[in-house]
Amino acid sequence: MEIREGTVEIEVPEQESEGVDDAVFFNPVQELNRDLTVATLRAYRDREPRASSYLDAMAASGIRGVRAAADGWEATLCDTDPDAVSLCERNLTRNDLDGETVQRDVNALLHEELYDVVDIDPFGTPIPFADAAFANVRNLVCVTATDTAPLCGAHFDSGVRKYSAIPRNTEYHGEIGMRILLSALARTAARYDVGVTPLCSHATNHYVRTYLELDHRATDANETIEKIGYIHHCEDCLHREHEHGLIAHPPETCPACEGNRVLTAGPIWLGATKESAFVEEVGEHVTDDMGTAETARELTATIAAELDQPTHYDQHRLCRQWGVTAIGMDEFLDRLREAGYEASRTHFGGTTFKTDASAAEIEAAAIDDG
Ligand SMILES: C[S@@+](CC[C@H](N)C(=O)[O-])C[C@H]1O[C@@H](n2cnc3c(N)ncnc32)[C@H](O)[C@@H]1O
Ligand SMILES: [Zn+2]
Repeated sequence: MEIREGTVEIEVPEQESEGVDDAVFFNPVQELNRDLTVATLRAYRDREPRASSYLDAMAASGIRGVRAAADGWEATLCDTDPDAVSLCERNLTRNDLDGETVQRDVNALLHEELYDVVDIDPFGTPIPFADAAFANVRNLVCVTATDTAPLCGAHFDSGVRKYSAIPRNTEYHGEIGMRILLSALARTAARYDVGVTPLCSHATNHYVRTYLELDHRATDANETIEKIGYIHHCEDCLHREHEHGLIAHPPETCPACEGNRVLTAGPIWLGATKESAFVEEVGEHVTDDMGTAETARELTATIAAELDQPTHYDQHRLCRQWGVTAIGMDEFLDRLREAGYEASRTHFGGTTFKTDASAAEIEAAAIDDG
């Protein structure tokens, strides 16, 4: 079957809907992820014009690498599966593009060749590829994680094993998953004296995606580690405390309601998950030839406007908690701002928001008591 994505035409295998499938992998639903990848690579080239080589580390059909090559990147498409590598070759040829294909375990390849940008898009967790990527890549590591249940605490033991952190299944699970992933990636990078700056990150129920810029000095790695800490979350009143540092000091009782059902998640990333100006530029590099252009522009605009702090609330969840009726989001956010707090929507859901007000302050500022 042939499909068009962006400016390229790609041969992709028919995917069996059920059972074991030997076909080379292709997921049409990830088009938004790939469109944003192309836009991010364009914005990144403006930021770092010396970056020129792009490794599609788990290429499958090669759709990411081919799209990068069509945009002028020196693309290398790697996969362990020989059928995938043949398909990558055909897809480069079909689009009249140069690009290297490699049948190799990408962990071995990364230790042999130096790339400016690597894109890690595995089945499930990216952790088995993180060491090789941060130890060897020059500028930018792009990562998809599709194991959202371990990341957000729904599969607790698996999350602890994979990410060397305690995740917690809260009502802001998408953000917990994103921050647990960032924490594990940042700590991995730090082992190689590499600091990371998240330029853009987004999450859905099905995956987390992040783009990490690298800096190669031990002091950069120290600054990265300083952005790690813990979230103490009260299951009774939904109050949260954010504590920086590598040692957790969980409160015995909730500072807001004195309840004793306080959960601690971490070590977790407490730093910014994006640079707003960069994300705006990503949005400007979304082009009309992209199938998800409208969604991609909306998503980048929402992410760019998001407050840079952990963790978001959901108005509907709070209203259920307080036994009150929800109101329109614009009015709700206006009430918070009129009371002197910062407030923004988030991309985690239509009724989600971030604010510097605590749960109790939100209740006082934005809820009708009558
Ligand atoms: C989720 S698919 C990649 C999808 C693709 N990036 C896209 O956007 O459509 C994961 C691919 O990783 C390959 N793979 C698994 N382990 C690998 C390894 N150690 N090195 C390189 N490729 C690997 C698999 O053969 C599979 O084709
Ligand atoms: Zn409480």
